[in-house]
Amino acid sequence: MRLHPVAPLLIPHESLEDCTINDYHIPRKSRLLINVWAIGRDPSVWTEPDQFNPERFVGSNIDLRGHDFELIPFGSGRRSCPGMQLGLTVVRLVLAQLVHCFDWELPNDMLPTELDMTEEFGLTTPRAKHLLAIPTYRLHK
Ligand code: HEM
Repeated sequence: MRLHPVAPLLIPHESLEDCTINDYHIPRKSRLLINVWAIGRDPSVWTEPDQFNPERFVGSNIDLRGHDFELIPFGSGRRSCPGMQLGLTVVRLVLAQLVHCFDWELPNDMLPTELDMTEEFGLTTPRAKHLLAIPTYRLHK
């Protein structure tokens, strides 16, 4: 959700009226794009921003539900994602099932550090190259 947000620029918004935020004047009817991809990798906000290190959130109060602007993968405010709870539940459920039911290996003795995590940019950010991984069912009786 931080390094590879689903919607890198959220969804375009339009300002209803003139406003000034942090000395930036935003005229009425401007189209606004929020670059959460860049925010998630901003070195003035995150230490070692390019590292996938989920432990960074242990003991942290950062919440991804739209209150902490350094992490807003679902947007924020009244036009934020109404499917957030469903999305989070499904992602956690699927991931937990995959980890619980299978042992995973990379092909050809590849190391996890060698995975090419390059993304394709668009409305969403899929991987540029498919992830190839070998599952072995581990719950045989
Ligand atoms: C992990 C899963 C999901 C992510 C990361 C995600 C992310 C987002 C983002 C970033 C926006 C734009 C928010 C903004 O511009 O401020 C959005 C809007 C929206 N999402 Fe999701 N979403 C997810 C799942 C879902 C699901 C499961 C549904 C429906 C069942 C859904 C329905 C919508 C709708 C209807 C909007 C438009 C809301 C509006 O414009 O008022 N999303 N989502």
